[in-house]
Amino acid sequence: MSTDHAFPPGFLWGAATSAYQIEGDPLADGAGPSIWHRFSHTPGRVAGNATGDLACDHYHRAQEDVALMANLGLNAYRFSIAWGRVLPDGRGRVNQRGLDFYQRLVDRLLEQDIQPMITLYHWDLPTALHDRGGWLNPESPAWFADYAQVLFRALDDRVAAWVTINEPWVAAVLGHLEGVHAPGHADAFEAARVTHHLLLAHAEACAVYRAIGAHQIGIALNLEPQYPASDSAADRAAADRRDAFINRWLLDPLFFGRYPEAMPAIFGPAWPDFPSADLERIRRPADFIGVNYYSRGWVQADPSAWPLGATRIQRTDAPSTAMGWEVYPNGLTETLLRLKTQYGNPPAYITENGAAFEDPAPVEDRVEDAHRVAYLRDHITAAGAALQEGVNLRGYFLWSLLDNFEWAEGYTKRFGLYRVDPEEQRRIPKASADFYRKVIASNGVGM
Ligand SMILES: CO[C@H](O)c1c[n+]2c([nH]1)[C@H](O)[C@@H](O)[C@H](O)[C@H]2CO
Repeated sequence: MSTDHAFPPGFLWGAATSAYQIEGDPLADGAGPSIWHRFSHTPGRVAGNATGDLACDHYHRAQEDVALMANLGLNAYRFSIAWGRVLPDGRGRVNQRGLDFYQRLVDRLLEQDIQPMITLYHWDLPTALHDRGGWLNPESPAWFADYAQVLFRALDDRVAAWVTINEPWVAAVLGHLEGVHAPGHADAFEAARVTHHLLLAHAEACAVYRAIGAHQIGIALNLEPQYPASDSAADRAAADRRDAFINRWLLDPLFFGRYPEAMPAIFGPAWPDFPSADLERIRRPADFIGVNYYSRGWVQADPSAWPLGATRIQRTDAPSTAMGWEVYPNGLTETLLRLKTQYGNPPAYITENGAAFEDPAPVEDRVEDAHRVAYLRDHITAAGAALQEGVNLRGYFLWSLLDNFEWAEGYTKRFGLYRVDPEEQRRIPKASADFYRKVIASNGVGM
């Protein structure tokens, strides 16, 4: 097998970001606050009590950042829209100045032949809707569909692909079960219903798009292959449960119109009896699947670990990133192949892949991030290997363009191709930016 993974002509080479993580100035020009604005301003919730008030100041530096993207040679850029900038109350009144920011951004990208891929929801629900029950409210799918329609009508003439929701699993589990993300709830009876409403919201937005849209729409899932820490029956069963909990909980309803049988056992009484009509509506309304891949799970049975009776353990004999995630490129190939062999080989994009490392300090305005270069080389090679096995892969979006607000970790974890320190707001290139520029120019990873 050739080691120089040339990718097909027209393959998308992008970078990915999200609104709350890079824009800053979240209440500018009439915008309404989000649950992440409220959460990050709650002392003790985010490392260093950091907030997205400044972040990468992208709201005021978008033109400079689009120039960086053009200099990299990106042919695509994935970003999210802050719901509260467009609909400050979450519903009804459109804030034209907020919408204008995104109109200008899209036009600037197109001027540089960079295709926009827009994520409608990357976790920043308007507080006005959260205060009406948020994603627990059965009306939330309709709220989302109305918001999506405003954006489709305003931008679909210039947008190649839409992602409805980024990682419903993270929004539901970290935000409503573990309480470590906004809105900070830790309630076993919330996660299953929030996930269900997020999937219904995805389906309702797709239905609206079918009526008025002209391009592609999909969803982005965090997919993490699970491996047993030993060959014991207990560890193998634990890995299967964690696979259902992280991967199949979302994949199966989207592709098969049913939740995995393991879910009621995992959640017990916290698992509602969802109407089959809902599941039919959720099934197969999208044009592509977005894969956010970072690492794999190395799983050990642990009866004390609710709700799975399984824990992801840190391997001491394998390299890991600053997030404590094992570096395992083969997991990307295996995840993509699974979509081919088990889910009908749908059109797919790698909508996120990247790594945080303890980058060295800049020297003469450059950061030598050799670890990140190696991570990206190995994972882009792994993506190429999946393509050679016939996976229907259409593009790769690197997480992330800029060091940014890493949710509960604040600014302590750096994923960017460009170093950004909020107090300075310079974009300092890293060696990984030069590496990615070469990958794009050669449409593949030369060994
Ligand atoms: C297990 O990682 C998840 O798939 C994941 C990792 N990440 C994400 N999801 C989010 O989509 C981004 O907003 C994060 O900044 C990024 C880096 O942490």
